[in-house]
Amino acid sequence: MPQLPKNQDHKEVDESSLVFDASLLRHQLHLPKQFIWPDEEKPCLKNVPELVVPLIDLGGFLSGDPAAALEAARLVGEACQKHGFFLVVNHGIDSKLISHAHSYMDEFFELPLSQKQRAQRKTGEHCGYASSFTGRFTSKLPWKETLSFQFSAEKNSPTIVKDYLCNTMGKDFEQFGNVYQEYCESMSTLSLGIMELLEISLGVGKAYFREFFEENSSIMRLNYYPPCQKPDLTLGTGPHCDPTSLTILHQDQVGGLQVCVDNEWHSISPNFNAFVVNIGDTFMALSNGRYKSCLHRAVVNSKTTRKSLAFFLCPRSDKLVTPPSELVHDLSPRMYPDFTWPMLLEFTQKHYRADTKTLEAFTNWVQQKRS
Ligand SMILES: C=C1C[C@]23C[C@H]1CC[C@H]2[C@]1(C)CCC[C@@](C)(C(=O)O)[C@H]1[C@@H]3C(=O)O
Ligand SMILES: O=C(O)CCC(=O)C(=O)O
Ligand SMILES: [Fe+2]
Repeated sequence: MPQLPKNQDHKEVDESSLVFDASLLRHQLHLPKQFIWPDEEKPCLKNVPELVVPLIDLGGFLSGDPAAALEAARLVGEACQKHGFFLVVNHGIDSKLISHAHSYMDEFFELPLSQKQRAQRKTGEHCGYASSFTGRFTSKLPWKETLSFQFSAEKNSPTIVKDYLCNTMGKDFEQFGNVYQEYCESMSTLSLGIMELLEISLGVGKAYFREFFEENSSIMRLNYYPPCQKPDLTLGTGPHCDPTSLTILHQDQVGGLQVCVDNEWHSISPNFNAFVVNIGDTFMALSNGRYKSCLHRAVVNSKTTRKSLAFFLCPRSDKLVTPPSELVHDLSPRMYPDFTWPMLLEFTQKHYRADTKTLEAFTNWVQQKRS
Protein backbone atom coordinates (compact mmCIF):
# COMPACT_ATOMS: atom_id res chain seq x y z
CA MET A 1 0.00 0.00 0.00
CA PRO A 2 1.70 3.31 -1.02
CA GLN A 3 2.67 5.67 1.75
CA LEU A 4 -0.25 8.07 2.19
CA PRO A 5 0.31 11.81 2.57
CA LYS A 6 -0.13 13.19 6.08
CA ASN A 7 -3.81 13.96 6.32
CA GLN A 8 -4.11 12.92 9.90
CA ASP A 9 -7.73 13.67 10.49
CA HIS A 10 -8.99 11.26 7.86
CA LYS A 11 -9.52 8.12 9.91
CA GLU A 12 -12.47 5.82 9.58
CA VAL A 13 -13.23 5.58 13.30
CA ASP A 14 -15.98 3.37 14.66
CA GLU A 15 -19.16 4.87 13.26
CA SER A 16 -21.03 4.43 16.52
CA SER A 17 -18.29 6.13 18.55
CA LEU A 18 -19.54 9.67 18.15
CA VAL A 19 -22.80 11.14 16.94
CA PHE A 20 -23.62 14.85 17.03
CA ASP A 21 -27.28 15.80 16.89
CA ALA A 22 -27.23 19.27 15.34
CA SER A 23 -30.54 20.17 16.98
CA LEU A 24 -28.92 19.71 20.41
CA LEU A 25 -25.44 20.91 19.49
CA ARG A 26 -26.54 24.45 18.68
CA HIS A 27 -27.76 24.98 22.24
CA GLN A 28 -24.55 23.95 24.00
CA LEU A 29 -22.66 26.95 25.40
CA HIS A 30 -19.25 25.57 24.40
CA LEU A 31 -18.38 23.88 21.13
CA PRO A 32 -17.04 20.33 21.48
CA LYS A 33 -13.28 20.57 20.82
CA GLN A 34 -13.56 18.52 17.63
CA PHE A 35 -15.39 21.48 16.01
CA ILE A 36 -12.78 24.07 16.93
CA TRP A 37 -10.47 24.67 13.95
CA PRO A 38 -6.79 25.63 14.27
CA ASP A 39 -6.13 29.37 14.65
CA GLU A 40 -4.64 29.65 11.16
CA GLU A 41 -7.88 28.29 9.64
CA LYS A 42 -10.44 30.04 11.85
CA PRO A 43 -12.66 32.44 9.87
CA CYS A 44 -12.50 36.18 10.33
CA LEU A 45 -16.17 37.12 10.02
CA LYS A 46 -15.77 40.89 9.81
CA ASN A 47 -15.13 43.08 6.72
CA VAL A 48 -14.65 40.23 4.30
CA PRO A 49 -14.33 41.87 0.86
CA GLU A 50 -16.84 40.81 -1.76
CA LEU A 51 -15.44 38.98 -4.77
CA VAL A 52 -16.35 40.85 -7.95
CA VAL A 53 -17.46 38.02 -10.22
CA PRO A 54 -18.97 38.51 -13.70
CA LEU A 55 -22.66 37.68 -13.99
CA ILE A 56 -22.50 35.70 -17.24
CA ASP A 57 -25.79 35.94 -19.11
CA LEU A 58 -26.38 32.57 -20.84
CA GLY A 59 -29.60 33.69 -22.57
CA GLY A 60 -28.07 34.46 -25.98
CA PHE A 61 -25.75 31.43 -25.94
CA LEU A 62 -28.57 29.02 -24.99
CA SER A 63 -30.74 30.36 -27.81
CA GLY A 64 -27.96 29.64 -30.31
CA ASP A 65 -26.52 33.13 -30.88
CA PRO A 66 -22.86 32.56 -31.93
CA ALA A 67 -21.70 36.08 -30.95
CA ALA A 68 -23.27 35.65 -27.49
CA ALA A 69 -21.51 32.26 -27.18
CA LEU A 70 -18.14 33.87 -27.92
CA GLU A 71 -18.75 36.66 -25.38
CA ALA A 72 -19.87 34.19 -22.69
CA ALA A 73 -16.84 31.97 -23.42
CA ARG A 74 -14.55 34.99 -23.13
CA LEU A 75 -15.97 35.89 -19.69
CA VAL A 76 -15.80 32.26 -18.51
CA GLY A 77 -12.18 32.01 -19.67
CA GLU A 78 -11.25 35.26 -17.94
CA ALA A 79 -12.80 34.11 -14.64
CA CYS A 80 -11.17 30.67 -14.90
CA GLN A 81 -7.74 32.24 -15.46
CA LYS A 82 -8.26 34.47 -12.40
CA HIS A 83 -9.98 32.49 -9.64
CA GLY A 84 -12.07 29.75 -11.26
CA PHE A 85 -15.43 31.11 -10.05
CA PHE A 86 -18.17 32.71 -12.11
CA LEU A 87 -21.93 33.34 -11.83
CA VAL A 88 -24.45 32.40 -14.53
CA VAL A 89 -27.89 33.99 -14.99
CA ASN A 90 -30.63 33.43 -17.58
CA HIS A 91 -29.59 29.78 -17.29
CA GLY A 92 -33.01 28.49 -18.32
CA ILE A 93 -33.76 26.68 -15.04
CA ASP A 94 -37.24 27.25 -13.62
CA SER A 95 -37.13 29.29 -10.39
CA LYS A 96 -40.04 27.18 -9.08
CA LEU A 97 -37.88 24.06 -9.36
CA ILE A 98 -35.12 25.79 -7.40
CA SER A 99 -37.59 26.93 -4.71
CA HIS A 100 -39.06 23.42 -4.43
CA ALA A 101 -35.55 21.98 -4.03
CA HIS A 102 -34.84 24.40 -1.19
CA SER A 103 -38.12 23.71 0.61
CA TYR A 104 -37.75 19.93 0.36
CA MET A 105 -34.28 20.35 1.81
CA ASP A 106 -35.71 22.15 4.85
CA GLU A 107 -38.18 19.31 5.31
CA PHE A 108 -35.47 16.65 5.26
CA PHE A 109 -33.01 18.29 7.62
CA GLU A 110 -35.75 19.26 10.10
CA LEU A 111 -36.60 15.56 10.55
CA PRO A 112 -35.55 13.89 13.82
CA LEU A 113 -31.98 12.53 13.63
CA SER A 114 -33.24 8.93 13.80
CA GLN A 115 -35.20 9.39 10.56
CA LYS A 116 -32.30 11.13 8.76
CA GLN A 117 -30.08 8.23 9.82
CA ARG A 118 -32.13 5.93 7.59
CA ALA A 119 -29.90 7.37 4.86
CA GLN A 120 -26.74 7.28 7.03
CA ARG A 121 -23.56 7.43 4.90
CA LYS A 122 -21.64 4.14 5.18
CA THR A 123 -17.87 4.07 5.75
CA GLY A 124 -15.97 4.70 2.53
CA GLU A 125 -19.09 5.64 0.54
CA HIS A 126 -19.98 9.14 -0.64
CA CYS A 127 -23.78 8.81 -0.76
CA GLY A 128 -26.09 9.25 2.20
CA TYR A 129 -26.66 11.44 5.24
CA ALA A 130 -23.75 12.72 7.30
CA SER A 131 -23.82 14.91 10.37
CA SER A 132 -20.58 16.81 10.92
CA PHE A 133 -18.79 13.78 9.48
CA THR A 134 -18.62 12.21 12.91
CA GLY A 135 -17.26 8.68 12.63
CA ARG A 136 -15.23 9.86 9.65
CA PHE A 137 -12.90 12.53 10.94
CA THR A 138 -11.60 13.05 14.43
CA SER A 139 -10.77 16.77 14.31
CA LYS A 140 -11.70 19.94 12.38
CA LEU A 141 -15.30 18.70 12.15
CA PRO A 142 -17.45 20.83 9.81
CA TRP A 143 -20.52 22.48 11.31
CA LYS A 144 -22.96 20.99 8.85
CA GLU A 145 -25.22 18.14 7.94
CA THR A 146 -25.21 16.83 4.38
CA LEU A 147 -27.28 14.54 2.18
CA SER A 148 -25.51 13.30 -0.95
CA PHE A 149 -26.77 11.09 -3.75
CA GLN A 150 -25.73 9.89 -7.18
CA PHE A 151 -27.12 11.20 -10.48
CA SER A 152 -26.52 9.46 -13.81
CA ALA A 153 -27.22 10.96 -17.23
CA GLU A 154 -27.03 7.50 -18.79
CA LYS A 155 -30.21 6.39 -20.59
CA ASN A 156 -30.36 3.24 -18.47
CA SER A 157 -30.67 5.21 -15.20
CA PRO A 158 -33.62 7.58 -15.78
CA THR A 159 -34.90 7.50 -12.18
CA ILE A 160 -31.72 6.83 -10.17
CA VAL A 161 -32.24 9.84 -7.86
CA LYS A 162 -35.92 9.17 -7.18
CA ASP A 163 -35.29 5.44 -6.65
CA TYR A 164 -32.44 6.07 -4.19
CA LEU A 165 -34.50 8.52 -2.12
CA CYS A 166 -37.62 6.34 -2.09
CA ASN A 167 -35.68 3.14 -1.32
CA THR A 168 -33.71 4.85 1.45
CA MET A 169 -36.26 7.14 3.01
CA GLY A 170 -39.57 5.47 2.14
CA LYS A 171 -42.52 6.01 -0.21
CA ASP A 172 -43.44 9.44 1.18
CA PHE A 173 -40.20 10.70 -0.37
CA GLU A 174 -41.55 10.15 -3.87
CA GLN A 175 -42.26 13.86 -4.49
CA PHE A 176 -38.90 14.82 -2.91
CA GLY A 177 -37.29 12.31 -5.26
CA ASN A 178 -39.11 13.65 -8.31
CA VAL A 179 -38.04 17.22 -7.58
CA TYR A 180 -34.37 16.27 -7.17
CA GLN A 181 -34.48 13.94 -10.18
CA GLU A 182 -35.65 16.94 -12.26
CA TYR A 183 -33.19 19.30 -10.53
CA CYS A 184 -30.22 17.02 -11.30
CA GLU A 185 -31.32 16.59 -14.91
CA SER A 186 -31.39 20.38 -15.33
CA MET A 187 -27.97 20.65 -13.65
CA SER A 188 -26.58 18.06 -16.06
CA THR A 189 -27.95 19.95 -19.07
CA LEU A 190 -26.55 23.26 -17.79
CA SER A 191 -23.17 21.59 -17.14
CA LEU A 192 -22.95 20.43 -20.77
CA GLY A 193 -23.67 23.96 -21.97
CA ILE A 194 -20.90 25.31 -19.73
CA MET A 195 -18.57 22.60 -21.07
CA GLU A 196 -19.19 24.03 -24.58
CA LEU A 197 -18.16 27.49 -23.34
CA LEU A 198 -15.02 26.00 -21.76
CA GLU A 199 -14.18 24.29 -25.09
CA ILE A 200 -14.49 27.61 -26.94
CA SER A 201 -12.45 29.48 -24.32
CA LEU A 202 -9.66 26.85 -24.38
CA GLY A 203 -9.69 26.42 -28.16
CA VAL A 204 -10.59 22.74 -27.88
CA GLY A 205 -12.55 21.29 -30.79
CA LYS A 206 -14.83 18.37 -31.65
CA ALA A 207 -17.04 18.87 -28.55
CA TYR A 208 -14.31 17.06 -26.55
CA PHE A 209 -15.54 18.15 -23.09
CA ARG A 210 -19.24 18.00 -23.94
CA GLU A 211 -18.88 14.39 -25.13
CA PHE A 212 -16.65 13.55 -22.18
CA PHE A 213 -19.48 14.49 -19.79
CA GLU A 214 -22.49 13.53 -21.96
CA GLU A 215 -23.20 10.45 -19.84
CA ASN A 216 -21.97 11.93 -16.60
CA SER A 217 -22.25 10.11 -13.28
CA SER A 218 -22.44 13.04 -10.88
CA ILE A 219 -22.98 13.75 -7.19
CA MET A 220 -25.78 15.94 -5.80
CA ARG A 221 -25.03 17.27 -2.33
CA LEU A 222 -27.34 19.18 0.00
CA ASN A 223 -25.41 21.26 2.55
CA TYR A 224 -27.30 22.30 5.69
CA TYR A 225 -25.47 24.60 8.09
CA PRO A 226 -27.30 25.08 11.42
CA PRO A 227 -26.68 28.32 13.35
CA CYS A 228 -23.60 28.10 15.59
CA GLN A 229 -23.15 29.79 18.94
CA LYS A 230 -19.45 30.40 18.23
CA PRO A 231 -19.21 30.89 14.45
CA ASP A 232 -15.71 32.37 14.70
CA LEU A 233 -14.28 29.09 16.06
CA THR A 234 -15.52 26.65 13.44
CA LEU A 235 -16.23 26.23 9.71
CA GLY A 236 -19.27 24.93 7.82
CA THR A 237 -17.03 23.47 5.11
CA GLY A 238 -13.28 23.63 5.46
CA PRO A 239 -10.87 25.16 2.92
CA HIS A 240 -10.72 22.94 -0.15
CA CYS A 241 -10.72 22.62 -3.88
CA ASP A 242 -13.51 20.42 -5.23
CA PRO A 243 -11.96 17.15 -6.47
CA THR A 244 -14.78 16.89 -9.04
CA SER A 245 -14.94 18.46 -12.53
CA LEU A 246 -17.41 21.34 -12.31
CA THR A 247 -19.57 22.51 -9.43
CA ILE A 248 -22.90 24.28 -9.94
CA LEU A 249 -24.00 25.68 -6.60
CA HIS A 250 -27.18 27.43 -5.54
CA GLN A 251 -26.94 29.16 -2.19
CA ASP A 252 -29.85 30.63 -0.20
CA GLN A 253 -30.04 34.27 0.85
CA VAL A 254 -27.91 33.89 3.98
CA GLY A 255 -24.37 34.10 2.58
CA GLY A 256 -21.27 32.27 3.76
CA LEU A 257 -19.43 31.01 0.67
CA GLN A 258 -15.88 32.38 0.58
CA VAL A 259 -13.21 32.09 -2.12
CA CYS A 260 -9.49 32.61 -1.59
CA VAL A 261 -8.09 35.02 -4.20
CA ASP A 262 -4.63 36.63 -3.98
CA ASN A 263 -4.24 34.99 -0.58
CA GLU A 264 -7.29 36.73 0.87
CA TRP A 265 -10.77 35.36 1.59
CA HIS A 266 -13.57 37.01 -0.41
CA SER A 267 -17.30 36.47 -0.04
CA ILE A 268 -19.65 35.61 -2.90
CA SER A 269 -22.94 37.36 -2.21
CA PRO A 270 -26.19 35.42 -2.57
CA ASN A 271 -28.23 35.93 -5.72
CA PHE A 272 -31.31 33.71 -6.08
CA ASN A 273 -31.31 34.12 -9.87
CA ALA A 274 -27.69 33.02 -10.27
CA PHE A 275 -25.79 29.74 -9.98
CA VAL A 276 -22.22 29.87 -8.68
CA VAL A 277 -19.97 27.79 -10.94
CA ASN A 278 -16.41 26.68 -10.24
CA ILE A 279 -13.79 24.44 -11.79
CA GLY A 280 -12.73 21.35 -9.81
CA ASP A 281 -9.52 19.29 -9.67
CA THR A 282 -10.63 16.81 -12.32
CA PHE A 283 -11.28 19.57 -14.85
CA MET A 284 -7.96 21.19 -13.91
CA ALA A 285 -6.32 17.88 -14.92
CA LEU A 286 -8.47 17.68 -18.08
CA SER A 287 -7.33 21.19 -19.05
CA ASN A 288 -3.72 20.18 -18.34
CA GLY A 289 -3.56 22.79 -15.61
CA ARG A 290 -4.68 25.71 -17.81
CA TYR A 291 -7.71 26.38 -15.59
CA LYS A 292 -7.25 26.27 -11.84
CA SER A 293 -9.40 24.47 -9.33
CA CYS A 294 -9.98 27.08 -6.67
CA LEU A 295 -9.75 27.24 -2.94
CA HIS A 296 -13.00 27.98 -1.17
CA ARG A 297 -14.83 27.34 2.13
CA ALA A 298 -18.15 28.03 3.87
CA VAL A 299 -18.50 29.97 7.13
CA VAL A 300 -21.48 29.76 9.51
CA ASN A 301 -23.30 32.35 11.64
CA SER A 302 -25.00 32.54 15.02
CA LYS A 303 -28.40 33.64 13.77
CA THR A 304 -29.78 31.47 11.00
CA THR A 305 -29.44 28.20 9.16
CA ARG A 306 -27.74 28.40 5.77
CA LYS A 307 -28.35 25.99 2.88
CA SER A 308 -26.55 25.31 -0.39
CA LEU A 309 -27.29 22.83 -3.16
CA ALA A 310 -24.11 21.64 -4.88
CA PHE A 311 -24.19 19.61 -8.12
CA PHE A 312 -20.76 18.03 -8.68
CA LEU A 313 -20.26 17.08 -12.33
CA CYS A 314 -18.24 13.86 -12.65
CA PRO A 315 -17.45 11.80 -15.78
CA ARG A 316 -18.74 8.26 -16.34
CA SER A 317 -16.59 5.83 -14.36
CA ASP A 318 -14.86 4.31 -17.40
CA LYS A 319 -13.72 7.67 -18.86
CA LEU A 320 -9.96 8.22 -18.72
CA VAL A 321 -9.17 11.75 -17.49
CA THR A 322 -6.61 12.89 -20.04
CA PRO A 323 -6.34 16.35 -21.66
CA PRO A 324 -7.17 16.93 -25.35
CA SER A 325 -4.13 17.08 -27.67
CA GLU A 326 -4.62 20.84 -28.21
CA LEU A 327 -3.61 21.43 -24.57
CA VAL A 328 -0.46 19.29 -24.53
CA HIS A 329 2.69 20.41 -26.37
CA ASP A 330 6.35 21.30 -25.72
CA LEU A 331 5.46 24.55 -23.93
CA SER A 332 2.82 22.81 -21.81
CA PRO A 333 3.83 19.21 -21.06
CA ARG A 334 1.51 16.84 -19.20
CA MET A 335 0.95 18.04 -15.60
CA TYR A 336 -1.05 15.11 -14.21
CA PRO A 337 -1.17 11.34 -14.81
CA ASP A 338 -4.14 9.69 -16.55
CA PHE A 339 -6.73 8.54 -14.02
CA THR A 340 -10.44 7.71 -13.76
CA TRP A 341 -12.82 9.62 -11.53
CA PRO A 342 -13.61 6.54 -9.34
CA MET A 343 -9.88 6.41 -8.46
CA LEU A 344 -9.88 10.02 -7.24
CA LEU A 345 -13.26 9.61 -5.53
CA GLU A 346 -12.03 6.55 -3.62
CA PHE A 347 -8.92 8.49 -2.62
CA THR A 348 -11.06 11.26 -1.09
CA GLN A 349 -13.47 8.85 0.59
CA LYS A 350 -11.04 6.32 2.02
CA HIS A 351 -7.58 7.82 2.21
CA TYR A 352 -7.43 11.60 2.08
CA ARG A 353 -9.74 14.40 3.25
CA ALA A 354 -10.10 16.71 0.28
CA ASP A 355 -8.33 19.98 1.02
CA THR A 356 -6.16 22.42 -0.95
CA LYS A 357 -3.62 19.83 -2.09
CA THR A 358 -5.80 16.86 -3.00
CA LEU A 359 -4.70 16.53 -6.64
CA GLU A 360 -1.01 16.82 -5.70
CA ALA A 361 -1.39 14.16 -2.99
CA PHE A 362 -3.41 11.96 -5.36
CA THR A 363 -0.78 12.33 -8.13
CA ASN A 364 1.96 11.19 -5.73
CA TRP A 365 -0.20 8.33 -4.52
CA VAL A 366 -0.96 7.12 -8.07
CA GLN A 367 2.68 7.38 -9.14
CA GLN A 368 3.80 5.40 -6.06
CA LYS A 369 1.21 2.71 -6.83
CA ARG A 370 2.35 2.54 -10.47
CA SER A 371 6.09 2.42 -9.66
C1 LIG B 1 -16.19 14.13 -4.17
C2 LIG B 1 -16.55 14.90 -3.14
C3 LIG B 1 -15.93 14.86 -1.81
C4 LIG B 1 -16.57 16.07 -1.10
C5 LIG B 1 -17.94 16.13 -1.75
C6 LIG B 1 -17.59 15.96 -3.21
C7 LIG B 1 -16.94 17.28 -3.71
C8 LIG B 1 -16.43 18.17 -2.58
C9 LIG B 1 -15.77 17.35 -1.45
C10 LIG B 1 -15.63 18.09 -0.09
C11 LIG B 1 -16.86 19.01 0.13
C12 LIG B 1 -14.36 18.95 0.01
C13 LIG B 1 -14.17 19.45 1.46
C14 LIG B 1 -14.09 18.27 2.45
C15 LIG B 1 -15.32 17.33 2.37
C16 LIG B 1 -15.01 16.12 3.27
C17 LIG B 1 -16.55 18.01 3.01
O1 LIG B 1 -16.36 18.94 3.83
O2 LIG B 1 -17.68 17.62 2.71
C18 LIG B 1 -15.51 16.91 0.90
C19 LIG B 1 -16.66 16.00 0.45
C20 LIG B 1 -16.58 14.58 1.00
O3 LIG B 1 -15.50 13.95 0.97
O4 LIG B 1 -17.62 14.12 1.50
O1 LIG C 1 -21.94 25.71 1.00
C1 LIG C 1 -21.19 26.35 0.23
O2 LIG C 1 -21.40 27.52 -0.10
C2 LIG C 1 -19.93 25.68 -0.32
C3 LIG C 1 -19.95 24.17 -0.16
C4 LIG C 1 -18.82 23.52 -0.90
O3 LIG C 1 -17.83 24.14 -1.27
C5 LIG C 1 -18.88 22.07 -1.21
O4 LIG C 1 -19.85 21.41 -0.76
O5 LIG C 1 -17.94 21.61 -1.94
FE1 LIG D 1 -16.60 22.97 -2.62
